[in-house]
Amino acid sequence: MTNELTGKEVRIIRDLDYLALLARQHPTINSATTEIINLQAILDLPKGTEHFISDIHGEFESFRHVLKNASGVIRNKINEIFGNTLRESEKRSLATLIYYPEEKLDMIDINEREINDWYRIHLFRLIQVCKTVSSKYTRSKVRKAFPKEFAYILDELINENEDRINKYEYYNKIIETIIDLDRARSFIIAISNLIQRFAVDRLHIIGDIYDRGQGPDIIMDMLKEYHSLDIQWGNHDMIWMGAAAGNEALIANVVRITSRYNHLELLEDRYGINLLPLATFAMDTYGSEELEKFMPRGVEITEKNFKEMEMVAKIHKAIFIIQLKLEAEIIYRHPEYGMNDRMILDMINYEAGTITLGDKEFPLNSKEFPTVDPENPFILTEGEKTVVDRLKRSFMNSLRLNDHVKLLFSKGSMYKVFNGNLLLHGCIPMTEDGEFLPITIQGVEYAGKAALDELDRMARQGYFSIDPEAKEAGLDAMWYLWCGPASPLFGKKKMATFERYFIEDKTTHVEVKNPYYSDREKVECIVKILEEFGLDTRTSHLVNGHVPVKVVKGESPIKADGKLLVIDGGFAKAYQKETGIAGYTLIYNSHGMNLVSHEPFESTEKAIMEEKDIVSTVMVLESARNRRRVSDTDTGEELRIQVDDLLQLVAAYRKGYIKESIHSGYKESRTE
Ligand SMILES: O=P(O)(O)OC[C@H]1O[C@](O)(COP(=O)(O)O)[C@@H](O)[C@@H]1O
Ligand SMILES: [Mn+2]
Repeated sequence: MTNELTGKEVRIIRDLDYLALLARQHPTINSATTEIINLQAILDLPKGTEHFISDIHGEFESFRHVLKNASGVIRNKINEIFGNTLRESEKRSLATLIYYPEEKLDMIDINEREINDWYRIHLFRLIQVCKTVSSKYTRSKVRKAFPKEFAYILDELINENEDRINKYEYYNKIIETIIDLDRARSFIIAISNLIQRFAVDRLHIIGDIYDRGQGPDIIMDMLKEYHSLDIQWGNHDMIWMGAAAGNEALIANVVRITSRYNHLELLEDRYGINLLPLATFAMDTYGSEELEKFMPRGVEITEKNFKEMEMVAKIHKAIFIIQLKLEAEIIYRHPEYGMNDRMILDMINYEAGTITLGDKEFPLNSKEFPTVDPENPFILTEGEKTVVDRLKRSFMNSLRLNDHVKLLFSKGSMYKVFNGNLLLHGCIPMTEDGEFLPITIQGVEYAGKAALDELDRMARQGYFSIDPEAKEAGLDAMWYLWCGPASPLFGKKKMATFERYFIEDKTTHVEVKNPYYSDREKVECIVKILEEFGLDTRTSHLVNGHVPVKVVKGESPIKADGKLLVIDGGFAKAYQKETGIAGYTLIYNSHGMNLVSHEPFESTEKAIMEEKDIVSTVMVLESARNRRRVSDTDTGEELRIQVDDLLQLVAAYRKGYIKESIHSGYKESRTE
């Protein structure tokens, strides 16, 4: 590294304003050079671990477990550290203690004399694990993660100098004091949480946090607290975002799906959405006949719950008809969506009880459409209008929902390029000929990356704009993202919701996938996409969620010669029959990429009692010959630019372009 940048003097002069700003942070040569040394040291650290999770679909307990065990990262560390020195059962027990410290400590039932021994042994083990998982980070970053009450002790125990002669006694002394002061329990909880935090440096959620399972809101609360996160929107997230933004058709979709899975308490109690107007309307309007298809999924109907389930079914049916009417309005407004064949309500022959799809006629399993006027099938009745108005007000005003949606906007996007990989929930829509499928947005055609960028912007406009026209355009785009044929989040020709409820002929239920889903098996297709996003096609990967991998049928999550990884193995219980497992996750650490498959998660209680880890198989995708360093990552790129700037600053000081300013109280280094 040289400070004699003679050849760069011209550049120094040009950048002088910028360097003067930088000089405020580093007012002396010493300060700037110290920072350069610090940054160089960070560049040499091993790259942090990335954790990829997709299609969580409200399954908050499985998600929490996967987050806690970091898809096996913690268990691997325990194996690495303790090898043969601990029994298998002891390692399992230590792992469970780290995942669920409070619950596990509650279960420890031994007499008091022994409990201190137990604490001592486990404190030692936990400190060892914490030291290892934190060794990838700078001391400063590690320190910042310490909980205040134990910051000093943790610093001593974790960053403690290896050469200390009587290290062992010193350690012991601290641990004894913790135990004597009756702080062992709190300390164990704190250090376990710290280990979880250090095990993963960055979490990627590849979409579909919402729908089907009971606790998407609980997942959002967990994500809100997470230290480093990005989200790629899924189609099921988009409907909640659009609903909170005030898109009536998406509000109807949210309520429909939530009633279909019998989770109305999520809307009523946890998001504070008033369903009373809808419930009253549904009870007054729909009879008890022909409700079968609208009975909630996954609920066993008993004598005791029958009345309640019947009410949910009526709500479900009422909101679905409202949905069809509201969707027709959007389709009508946007001929460019090419979705006229989804204007369902005027394709029905109400007297005959049939529907014409394409050139074929199909009988409907119900003729009961009490709110549809066959002459004007898309007009909402007064009753329906009131329901929609009340729901809309509730959705737009729900503080908790909007809090969660804002997180989806701030941490989320249509796609993300991160450390050389492209993360995307659904697909890049393609034509039959393997070209990027164009989509028209406000009169302009976009394809490939440009389409995703524009749709991303439109969704934000739908939520944030205060200009009515711009807002409506954005809201409509959000609806398109949910179910439009060229939507990268959906990727299917049509959403056959009506067909599944009203037509028995199963051939009509098929949702034909975009050609992307067959093309993506081929290397050329993925290479074309990676190139479109400016990525190195030799080393980059595309990571998808959205479509469950049918492992039972022999399908592999690794496609296109390993360039594409599909990590939706189906957290959703309703889909586990099809997939045969409970989800794939991906771990990308300094040694390479690992695809991890999970067994179905039964309950947190079982995970603790039986010390069960649901991580089963780890497929090693790539093992880096040379360990990947921070210098190989996006952060590395940024740090190198900073180093370059600082080198110029030092040169500017040395050439006399900028004066050192020495005043009391400035910080020598600002390295994180
Ligand atoms: O099984 P459910 O919950 O009724 O949902 C079926 C619908 O969900 C979708 O599969 C979309 O959900 P995914 O994004 O999870 O695939 C639609 O294509 C389909 O119509
Ligand atoms: Mn999806």
